[in-house]
Amino acid sequence: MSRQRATAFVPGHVTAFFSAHPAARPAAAGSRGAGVTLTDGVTVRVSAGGETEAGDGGSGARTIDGESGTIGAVDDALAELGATGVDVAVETDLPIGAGFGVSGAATLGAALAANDLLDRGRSENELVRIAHEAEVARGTGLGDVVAQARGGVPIRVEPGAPGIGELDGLPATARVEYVTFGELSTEEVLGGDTTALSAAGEDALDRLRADPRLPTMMDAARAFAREADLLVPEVAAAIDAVGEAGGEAAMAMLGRTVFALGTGLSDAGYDPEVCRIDAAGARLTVDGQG
Ligand SMILES: Nc1ncnc2c1ncn2[C@@H]1O[C@H](COP(=O)(O)OP(=O)(O)OP(=O)(O)O)[C@@H](O)[C@H]1O
Ligand SMILES: CC(C)(CO)[C@@H](O)C(=O)[O-]
Repeated sequence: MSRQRATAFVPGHVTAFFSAHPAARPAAAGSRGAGVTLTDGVTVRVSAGGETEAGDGGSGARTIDGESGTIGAVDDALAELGATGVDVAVETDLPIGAGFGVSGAATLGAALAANDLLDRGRSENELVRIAHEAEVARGTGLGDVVAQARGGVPIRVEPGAPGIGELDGLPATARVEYVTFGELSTEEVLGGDTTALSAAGEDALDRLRADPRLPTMMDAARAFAREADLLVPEVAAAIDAVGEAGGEAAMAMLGRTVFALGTGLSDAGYDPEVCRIDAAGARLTVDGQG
């Protein structure tokens, strides 16, 4: 009897700053920028209901945290793998649409798990490309998937899927705290004029590459949020409060979310969620184990 279920864990990804690089081919489109991947992330369970030769014999059920619901890019990636019939359960403690790249994580997790369950024989780079293309085509992200595949503190040096884009990273680990005040539509921001935003993102990337350290990334992120005109009042107030308490905080792109290093938000009197920088990147897991 073949196995009935495969599970993947994909870290959340908070973008600190970015520039948008659209292209006709989704594999070539993406973003340049930097951010942190998180030990808080998305678990995706893919299962096939019965023992079918074709192997994708679930009922096509889609749930998010136990409720019926779907993420467009997940379905597109599964279609690319000939796996639309599988059941997909997405579980996360992260808020959706608040700058944690949940859609990218769910899509990459579904691709990894479906490939495993149905023995599709795709390589990691191929699965990352499939998830990246699906996410970009849906307009829900540009650089989250490649960053989440890598883990750590990814720097997107050149945009695009594996083989086209280029990644580097900050060799760093840290406790990360975050507070969310609500959603900010990625589709809306990416669908608007991104000229000023991208110019600010390029400046921030130049600064970080000249001094690849976490505090420089946080400072460049604060300048980016101001220059790109993305700051919202609650986020600006929290960033200031952390700074006054001697810490490092910035806004998560794209959400009404503040993330801080160490105990930055706690020290400033907030009651944050706490995790760490994820060391490993997207991976298949044995059920219940990270
Ligand atoms: N409860 C929900 N709230 C928000 N979006 C949802 C929900 N359920 C499903 N979705 C779908 O999930 C996707 C969320 O994509 P979006 O890019 O806004 O969020 P994200 O990936 O979590 O964060 P971000 O891009 O801000 O880092 C959309 O395609 C949306 O239709
Ligand atoms: C566009 C984006 C900020 C949305 O989360 C992210 O995908 C990124 O950094 O490319």
